[in-house]
Amino acid sequence: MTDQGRKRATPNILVTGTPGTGKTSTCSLLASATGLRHINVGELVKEKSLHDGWDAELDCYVVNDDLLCDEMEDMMRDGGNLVDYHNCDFFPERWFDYVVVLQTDNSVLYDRLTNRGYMGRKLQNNMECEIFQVLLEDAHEFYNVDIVRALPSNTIEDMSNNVEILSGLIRAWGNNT
Ligand SMILES: Nc1ncnc2c1ncn2[C@@H]1O[C@H](COP(=O)(O)OP(=O)(O)OP(=O)(O)O)[C@@H](O)[C@H]1O
Repeated sequence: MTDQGRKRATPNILVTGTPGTGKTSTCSLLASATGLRHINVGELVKEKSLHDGWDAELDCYVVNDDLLCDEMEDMMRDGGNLVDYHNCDFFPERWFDYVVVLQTDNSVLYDRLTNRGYMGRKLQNNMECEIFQVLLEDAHEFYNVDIVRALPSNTIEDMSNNVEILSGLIRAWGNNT
């Protein structure tokens, strides 16, 4: 629901999961299939400098949650967004109508991350994040469990199925308004 208590004409969907589970690939296909806007939060943070500098140890930007949420507030108001990010614990709960957690088997994810050049602590942290299902636990903790969907993302077939499932949810949402 929106801040005014009205149902949005088009839903906002958060697509989250450990890095490498396929959020960006899935959102980009889903955006083409449905016309929803794909917000790649990592890119937005870089583009608009919504961070407090670079963490050399973790090899990533230190995101400034307040600046990021302020930047996104207007974009989220009317719905129709696919938000692609590997974290879900600081966005306002009211922004999202569905929260999708992509999940990948350990050996598949390990290959994807090493192919990208991840190693050492960064590789270990991300593998542990997936093994302990941190994003699914966070999604259940921070959002109503009824709107959370966990979807497997191991193969191209999984990705097509996921785009199909999510396109269906978006269409059904429109029919119910
Ligand atoms: N379901 C899948 N089947 C096969 N390959 C996939 C699948 N999902 C992602 N990949 C591949 O894994 C790699 C990482 O995918 P992608 O960049 O979409 O992940 P991500 O979750 O957005 O990562 P990050 O959080 O780091 O941006 C890409 O090479 C992509 O083609």
